[in-house]
Amino acid sequence: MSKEKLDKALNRTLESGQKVFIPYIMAGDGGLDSLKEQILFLQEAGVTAIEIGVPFSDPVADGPTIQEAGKRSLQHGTSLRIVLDYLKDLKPVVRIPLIVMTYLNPVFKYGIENFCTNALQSGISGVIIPDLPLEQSELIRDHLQENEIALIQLATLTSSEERMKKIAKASEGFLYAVTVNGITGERSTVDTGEGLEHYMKRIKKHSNTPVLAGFGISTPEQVRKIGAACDGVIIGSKIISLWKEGKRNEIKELIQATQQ
Ligand SMILES: O=P(O)(O)OC[C@@H](O)[C@@H](O)c1c[nH]c2ccccc12
Repeated sequence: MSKEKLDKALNRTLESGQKVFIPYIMAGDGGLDSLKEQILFLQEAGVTAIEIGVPFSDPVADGPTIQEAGKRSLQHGTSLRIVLDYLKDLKPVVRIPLIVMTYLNPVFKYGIENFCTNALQSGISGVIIPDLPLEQSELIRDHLQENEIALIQLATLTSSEERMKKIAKASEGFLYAVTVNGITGERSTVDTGEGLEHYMKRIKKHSNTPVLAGFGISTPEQVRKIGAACDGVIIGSKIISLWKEGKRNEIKELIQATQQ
């Protein structure tokens, strides 16, 4: 049911001729009530789904903006359990699919089986675990499958053809195409030209799911250009900064760039 909710939401957006927009937010940054406020705002603004980050002490793939948001959240005492419990209470008001992005360690601490059952009860449709390599994913895959939660895979610019094929075939919900080499965060120089088109073509060839691009996207212009080469975009750092600065209209402008 929950995985299906994500598949359906993605299809609905794409069939209507729009591109998918998935914002990433850090759970517990500004306290949990801020999480509720952000989810409801983004849902109202028309995003297809939301990626909810769980703060972690060693976030190896995160750039400065997300690291800082994670630190603030940890100061509020946020944990994976607290986030799932909170989302469970929020279920009646959340219509769009939610994806949890967490590192492997908090999942181990939680207990893999318990995590999967509780995630389902909290209405989670998919998970992203960036430090879980495809080769080790059977650790959790069956438990997620039992609970109908999608395990979303990341492909990177440096993935070989062979590896990209494996990752693309294994990904559920959508395939996360990382558009830069390095960590998350805004960049003025995300490739929006031929290089990107070529990369997306390579990925799309192998993928059975929508392909969404993420890492370093921060302007409506980039959203339009990158969105044109794939099925949509994921934006984290810029959303976190704009929310913190109270610039909600600029968040809406980013989202609207996928709707035209
Ligand atoms: O912040 P950016 O550059 O917009 O990138 C998206 C990203 O934040 C989000 O999807 C994410 C946050 N932490 C991650 C770790 C790995 C993969 C993805 C992520």
